[in-house]
Order: sequence, then structure tokens, then C-alpha cells
Amino acid sequence: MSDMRLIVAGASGRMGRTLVRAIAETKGVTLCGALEQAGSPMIGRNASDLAGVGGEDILVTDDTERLMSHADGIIDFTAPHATVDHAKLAAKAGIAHIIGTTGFSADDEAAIVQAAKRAVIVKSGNMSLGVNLLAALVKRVAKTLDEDFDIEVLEMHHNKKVDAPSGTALLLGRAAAEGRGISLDQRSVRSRDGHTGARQAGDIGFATLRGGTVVGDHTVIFAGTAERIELGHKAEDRMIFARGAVKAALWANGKKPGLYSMADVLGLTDF
Ligand SMILES: NC(=O)C1=CN([C@@H]2O[C@H](COP(=O)(O)OP(=O)(O)OC[C@H]3O[C@@H](n4cnc5c(N)ncnc54)[C@H](O)[C@@H]3O)[C@@H](O)[C@H]2O)C=CC1
Ligand SMILES: O=C(O)C1=N[C@H](C(=O)O)C[C@H](O)C1
Repeated sequence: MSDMRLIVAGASGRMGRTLVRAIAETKGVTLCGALEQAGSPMIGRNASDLAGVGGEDILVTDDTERLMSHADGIIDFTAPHATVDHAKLAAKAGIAHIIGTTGFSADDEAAIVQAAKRAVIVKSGNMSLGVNLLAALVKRVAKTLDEDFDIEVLEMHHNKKVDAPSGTALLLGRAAAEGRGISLDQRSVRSRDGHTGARQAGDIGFATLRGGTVVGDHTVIFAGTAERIELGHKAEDRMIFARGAVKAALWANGKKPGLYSMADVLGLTDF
């Protein structure tokens, strides 16, 4: 069987370069295109060189539709507006779309749901095995404990990150809310400042730290009376996200259109 042909969107970014390396080391996939935004000084550069891997010359381009016409899938860790455009184009081209981008608005999310009616989309705020296993554990603990345990999600990332709370923090918060049988949208507290009043039982709080080169640290705290349970994950290398995304692409190849998660890819839905 021939290799799955993959495009990397955002090929010169932190994740893009890591994805090019992950594709180079994985059997059954081949890099067939590298995308960057129009006007990027990286256009025309060799994506393999940017990623520090050998192999075929794949020149960075902004011609999305041309690349999609001869690809089986696109892995996309870029920015919300770019990912929404790619979702529409990938649906038109009939190729799989693996979305790692975070920071979507409700309108963006709706556009992605729409595109998934015509294409296979795998989307997750975190593509690592560890975080998706953590989410399953968080859901189970939240189901076991009642509102006497306050749930808080703490995250820290590098100083270049542009969205908050992180996609992972929201994924973990959603897992906790599902376990507790509540809506995260109605019960999340995203920031606290000044005279906030006492904490409401049943809320799910988020706290964000930014600094240095931290790849991604997340802790879910269940704080009860005189005891605390803390479940956490520390990412030490972006390769964990890239390998997860490549695994998702291989899993998506030939699947029916729909919006899937990493829990589907990793078989964690019934955990
Ligand atoms: N789901 C996951 O496991 C992970 C998700 N992320 C998310 O991935 C996204 C990217 O993160 P980084 O690589 O650290 O950012 P980055 O800023 O280093 O890279 C983003 C790249 O996308 C490019 N880009 C922007 N618009 C584009 C367009 N229209 N077409 C093609 N390329 C375009 C930018 O020029 C840039 O090179 C963020 O939303 C981040 O939160 C990051 C790590 C893991
Ligand atoms: O921007 C990042 O770097 C990361 N983003 C994702 C998120 O928002 O959770 C995943 C990972 O933590 C790194």
C-alpha cells in the first residue's frame, strides 16, 4: 500500500517543524506539502531543512488548494482563522484534517462542525497519549466525588503562547464537567481579580501561568476539606504532540466523515 501523503500547515512554526520531523521518522506517511501564510518570509524555503531532517525537497508555499489536490490529509497546528479556512478547503478536497490548533471562538467551532459533515476531522487541544489518558482519569474522579471537592485547573506554558486558557486546560475542564454531569460553559470561572466573593460550589476554575520555554504543564486539583487530590501531566518535548497527530492522520485515513477526538484515535472513549 502506498504511503499516506500529508501536508503540514504552519510548517515553519514550533509545531510545524516538529511535525515534519515526526513524519520523516514514521512508516506509512510521507510529507507532500508544506504550507505557510501568505507573505511569510519562509515561503520558498525547504521544509525538511527548516526541520533539520534530510530527504526530499518540499518547498514551503501558500497555495493551499494546489497542495490539497494531491494529498490524503493535512495536519494543522496554526491559528484559529487559518484552521477554519483549511477545514472548508479540506472538506471540498475530501481529505482528512487533523486539527491541533487551539483558541477557537464558538463561531469557529461551529464552522468546523459544519466541515466535518463532508470530511474526516480529528481535533484535540492536546494530541499526546498522556493528556488524553489524564482526561479519562479526571472524568472518572469527578464522577466519584461530589461538589464538596472544588475543581481547579492550573496550566503553565511558554511565553510565546497566545491563547488562554490552553486547549488542554479546557479539554480537562470539559472532562471534569462531563464526569460531574454539568455544562462547562455554564460553570467555568476563567479568571479572578479583585473582590470576587467566595467560590461557588460546583464551579470549575482555571488559572493560567506563562513564562520561559515551558512546553506544557497541566494539573487538575480536586480540593476538599483537609485533603487534595492532584492529577497532572508535564510535556517535556513537542514530539509527543506531533507523534500523536501523525497517529491520528493514519487512523483517519479511509474513515467516514465526522468530527473525531484523540480519545477516539486512542480507544479511550470507554475507559
Ligand atoms: N493540540 C496539541 O497537541 C497542541 C496544540 N498546539 C497549538 O498549535 C498552534 C500552533 O502552535 P505553535 O506551533 O507553538 O505556534 P507557532 O506560532 O510557532 O506556529 C504557527 C505557525 O502557523 C503559521 N500560520 C498562521 N496562519 C497560517 C495560514 N493561514 N496558513 C499556513 N500557516 C499559517 C504561522 O506563520 C506559524 O508559522 C497553537 O494554537 C497551539 O496552541 C501546540 C502544541 C500542541
Ligand atoms: O501552545 C502550545 O505550546 C500548546 N498548546 C496546546 C494547548 O493549548 O493546550 C497543547 C500544549 O499544551 C502546548
